[in-house]
Amino acid sequence: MNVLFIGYGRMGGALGNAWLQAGLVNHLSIVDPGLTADAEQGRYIRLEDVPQHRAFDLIVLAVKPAYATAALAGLTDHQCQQATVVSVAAGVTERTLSNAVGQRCPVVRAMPNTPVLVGAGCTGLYATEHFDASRQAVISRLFEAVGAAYWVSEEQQLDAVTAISGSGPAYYHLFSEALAEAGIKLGLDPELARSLAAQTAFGAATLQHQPHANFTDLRVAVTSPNGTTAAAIDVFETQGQLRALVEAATGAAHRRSVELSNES
Ligand SMILES: NC(=O)C1=CN([C@@H]2O[C@H](COP(=O)(O)OP(=O)(O)OC[C@H]3O[C@@H](n4cnc5c(N)ncnc54)[C@H](O)[C@@H]3O)[C@@H](O)[C@H]2O)C=CC1
Ligand SMILES: O=C(O)[C@@H]1CCC=N1
Repeated sequence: MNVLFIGYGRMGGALGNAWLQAGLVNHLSIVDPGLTADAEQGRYIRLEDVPQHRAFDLIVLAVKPAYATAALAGLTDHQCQQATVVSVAAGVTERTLSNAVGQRCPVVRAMPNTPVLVGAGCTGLYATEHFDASRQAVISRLFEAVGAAYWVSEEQQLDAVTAISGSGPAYYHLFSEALAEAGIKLGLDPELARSLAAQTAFGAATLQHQPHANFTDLRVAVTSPNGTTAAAIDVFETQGQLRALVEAATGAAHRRSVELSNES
């Protein structure tokens, strides 16, 4: 598969490197003004530098949302005639992106997350109902190579996917930061506190990932009546109103995603 990346930062780079390593992509071209030009390696600063008659099977748009439409504007007919465009830009709608490519090729929206870096990503995918089934299978295979992939039937659902799994790794990292800091305050060495937080997150996530895992049962299994966990959970639930806080935080992320869609 012949792939062009427009934007090769954290998300673009993670996807491109993973697909190359998995052998899913034979030839990668990259446009990114942040790179050093090396046309031999298929790396270009500007879209205008990419050979105009080269055809791509896949064009991945991985720039910040504000630059998304402008970044697609210079594609030639040859470059997009057989391509599927996959955009990971948060909140930039399928209609906006289709207009930006002059309706010359189909557009898929993807909302991955940073664990794609370690093959444990979670990606929400959306295409219109007219999208070709064989192309859909190809896109599924690409994102399943870097974790789990789920198609949503309504584009608006991607705003919720963004709020839960797109931004979600940052929530868990924030919790780990807080847990490690609390460990230090309780007298642990910083390195040990960090290791305890990371290994506990890994273990809890692995348990949650078991077939038929039930989050409530897993929590209850740790929580002895009147024990240490119960003391902590009481603070999270009663004093901290954790569930209301999570609802408010994800609501804010969701609203921001909707705002970006309206701005695009
Ligand atoms: N980082 C994350 O966790 C996630 C990010 N996304 C989306 O991925 C997109 C990229 O985000 P990151 O990779 O985190 O940002 P980033 O800043 O690491 O990468 C963006 C890249 O785009 C390049 N760029 C800027 N203008 C360009 C242009 N006109 N043509 C080509 N390249 C250009 C920049 O030099 C940079 O390397 C955003 O739209 C974001 O919404 C989606 C899901 C998760
Ligand atoms: O924060 C953001 O806007 C992007 C989208 C999801 C994760 N990072």
